[in-house]
Amino acid sequence: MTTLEVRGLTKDFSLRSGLRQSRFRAVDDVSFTLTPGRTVALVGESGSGKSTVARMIARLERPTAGEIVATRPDGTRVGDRDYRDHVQMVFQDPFASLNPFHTVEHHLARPLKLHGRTKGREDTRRTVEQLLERVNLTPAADIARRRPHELSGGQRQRVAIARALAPGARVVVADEPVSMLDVSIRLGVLNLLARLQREDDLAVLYITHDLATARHFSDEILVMYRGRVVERGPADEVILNPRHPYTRILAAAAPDPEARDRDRLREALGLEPAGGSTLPGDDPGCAFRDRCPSAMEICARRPEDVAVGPDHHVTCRLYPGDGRDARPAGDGTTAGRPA
Ligand SMILES: Nc1ncnc2c1ncn2[C@@H]1O[C@H](COP(=O)(O)OP(=O)(O)OP(=O)(O)O)[C@@H](O)[C@H]1O
Repeated sequence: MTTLEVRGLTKDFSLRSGLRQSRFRAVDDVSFTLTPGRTVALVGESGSGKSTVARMIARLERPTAGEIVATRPDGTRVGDRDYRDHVQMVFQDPFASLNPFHTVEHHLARPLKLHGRTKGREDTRRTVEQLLERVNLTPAADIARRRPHELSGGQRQRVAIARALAPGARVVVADEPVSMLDVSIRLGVLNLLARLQREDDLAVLYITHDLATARHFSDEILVMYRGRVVERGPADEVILNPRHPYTRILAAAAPDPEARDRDRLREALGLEPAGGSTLPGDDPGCAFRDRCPSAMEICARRPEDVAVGPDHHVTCRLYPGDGRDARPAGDGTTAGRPA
């Protein structure tokens, strides 16, 4: 079992426009812990920095600051070599993540051999079939011979999940794992991930736009806005009793995750997809204040993390830190609150 701790994770990107070069902060001081058997959901609209967090955990991007530490139950740190076995990704687009020229068997056999998990051809073949059976792809021998284009989208994503398990994953980062799949099969794939998580005691980071599945499939939810975590807490608490004005608007737009609702959300917020702040460090204030129905002068100063309930934290000046709201309810801050 592996615990993954993310501490103060920060990512700046360089942007070039003509001769001018600027930097902007896509992820700003994000911290959380993934523990075996639990799911943390990272939610937020497009551009809030969720995938950049995932890519840093998968070591596809190097953090500008902060660290990512994987630890075994005995407290020893997982070294670089083992990290790649322990921490596996499931991406949004299963077609892009599978090679069209290779069979399913090839996709699964490769990590097994690479990580020394099987001995000889027969052992590899049997283990590939067992992996396919675990993700409900049967008859396994038949599926193993197929190429990605001979499978449906849902089947391809199941292959991608089996491939994540092949090296002996302990931590799975699932970045929008069902958003490209037909609505009718999404729950099946998410239920599969949940079962595998229970069976293997996996630590899971589930990245999604969809608050309904975030609530159903995760223990804790972190809400990101412009690179920062603005609210975090037990899944039910965050969705049923959202405290940050941004989470309230998200929750109000939530019932279905389709594009129509994203448009509604954009309309509600009056915004384009969020990006990070263009001048990291130069704008210390709350990133949401330009769009916040409850913005106050003090929001120009960076808000602190405040506890608003057991394990429920919010980064907002409306909350003075002693559990009382700074303003009475009904002043507009509850506008987006679900009934
Ligand atoms: N390599 C890069 N170079 C420059 N900017 C980048 C790079 N990768 C991401 N960004 C920017 O960083 C911000 C965060 O992007 P990210 O993909 O992490 O957001 P997201 O919340 O995952 O969005 P989505 O749900 O659309 O994937 C965006 O403004 C994006 O344009």
